[in-house]
Amino acid sequence: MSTATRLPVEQAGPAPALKVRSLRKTYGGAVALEHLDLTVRVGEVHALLGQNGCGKSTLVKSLTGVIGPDSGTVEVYDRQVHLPVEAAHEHGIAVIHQDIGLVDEMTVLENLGANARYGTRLLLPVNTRRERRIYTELMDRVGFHFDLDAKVSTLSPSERALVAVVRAMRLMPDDAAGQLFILDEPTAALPKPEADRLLTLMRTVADLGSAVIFISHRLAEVMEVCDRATVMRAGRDVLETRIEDTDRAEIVAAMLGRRMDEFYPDPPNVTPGEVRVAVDALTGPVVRDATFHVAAGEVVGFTGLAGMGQEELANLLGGATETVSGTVLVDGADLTGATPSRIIDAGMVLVPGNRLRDGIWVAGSAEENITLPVVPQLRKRGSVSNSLIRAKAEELMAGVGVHPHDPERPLGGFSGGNQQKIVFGKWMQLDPQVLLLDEPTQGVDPGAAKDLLGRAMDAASSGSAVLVFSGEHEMLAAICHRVLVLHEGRIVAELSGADLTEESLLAASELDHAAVTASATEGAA
Ligand SMILES: Nc1ncnc2c1ncn2[C@@H]1O[C@H](COP(=O)(O)OP(=O)(O)OP(=O)(O)O)[C@@H](O)[C@H]1O
Repeated sequence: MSTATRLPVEQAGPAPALKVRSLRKTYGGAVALEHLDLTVRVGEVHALLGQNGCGKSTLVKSLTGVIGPDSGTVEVYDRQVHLPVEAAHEHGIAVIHQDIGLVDEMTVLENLGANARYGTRLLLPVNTRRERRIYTELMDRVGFHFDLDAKVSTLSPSERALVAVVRAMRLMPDDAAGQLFILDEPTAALPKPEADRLLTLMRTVADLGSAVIFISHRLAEVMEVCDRATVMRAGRDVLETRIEDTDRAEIVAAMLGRRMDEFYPDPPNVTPGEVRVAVDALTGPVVRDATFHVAAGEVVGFTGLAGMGQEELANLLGGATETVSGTVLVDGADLTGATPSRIIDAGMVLVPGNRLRDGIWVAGSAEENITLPVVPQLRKRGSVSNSLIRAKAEELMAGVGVHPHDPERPLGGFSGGNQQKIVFGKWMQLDPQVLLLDEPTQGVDPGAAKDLLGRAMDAASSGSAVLVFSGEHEMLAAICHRVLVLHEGRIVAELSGADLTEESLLAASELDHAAVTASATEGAA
């Protein structure tokens, strides 16, 4: 079993954990990877960075055998891997995706058991006691523990990721000198404490003598946890650096091919107008007794630790879940318990956070997805016009910078960040009076994030009320006039002006009142 035989870093030899040379992959005629080189060393957390659509997922899919590259070589722990890769876990490669692929209604052990070792053992009954012991040992090694009999639905996001890591470790071959874990945006949309646990987990796994590739658009985390980084642009590696030798500005410049001095737009400098959204004692799933107002021109954030109600509040306001009590007024109209279509007609639009669940139709084309809310209006002589739909799709895709600019491509053929841009463009075209943004920059690169948020700031400048629901404190502190903090479904704090900092948002989320005051004093100094 791998846990007993994996070698510590110093014995694993000088060979890199992963050596990719001159990898090339085309989709049809389009080049996704071109002469790509990547070296990841044993014992390091290595950031793989780049703009949306630069080829990161294509590289990961090439390493795990989901797709076959056209040419190039891959070595894992000094062993040449035949391409296309078959049974990646046998080479010690495991990918931990953002939506981790666990069954909520099963216990942790049942989820893990579904992955019991391959081979003849598949035909034998699973020895539960033995499995329990092995998983307990694995948890000891990574220094995290969870109840093997707990339902997966009760675990926090970082615990779910841990289950996925432990499950992957269990699948690795007995004789692996080390393993290669690829964590593909595991922290996107996680509030800081949860993200921190995952970062610690990655560090531990690397320190135990494996290598970790961390794919992320959250550069603060990259600077905090990674040893080295490779930046890709348009399918090529353009920068390989030790983290201590670089900074965010250099990384972003390599990603985008241009410098970016500020990472976020400023909130509009306008005097708040009339109240657009008036919420009184709103109660629904998780949310308890929420009361607040947002005026025209205001950008107001909502945050909290994982599961504290910010996402649920967005869904409640957007009509995605049922209101139990309380009222919601938009421009004076009572929308309490209204259907999503009535809410949209009244001018309040929710750009959903969970892209795959709520926002898109994967098999539909970019054009079909992005024009969906306005198709009935795109008519010529009484019937829906394909040419008007095409023109509209092209205009909208250009507006949010979707790449490639191919309206006919199924949404599943776009990179994750570009899918998010399409969701954003789809809803922004309605020029909402009230814009509800749930994790708006999830999976979006820093350049595109600034552009998308800039469009929300423009909407606020022209009189919309903008409500942003997110665990990303850095972003909220930069773009919001004020931020409301939720705890167990209730609004427990409001921060604005000099009190509104990344640190004070975290402290308020953790109900650390002393730290909120200290951070506010520093902010004011
Ligand atoms: N199935 C596919 N068919 C055609 N083109 C594809 C397909 N999958 C990806 N591509 C294209 O290959 C390029 C690289 O995409 P990839 O998903 O690897 O980017 P990425 O760096 O992972 O982006 P993101 O940060 O947004 O997740 C993009 O131009 C994308 O549109």
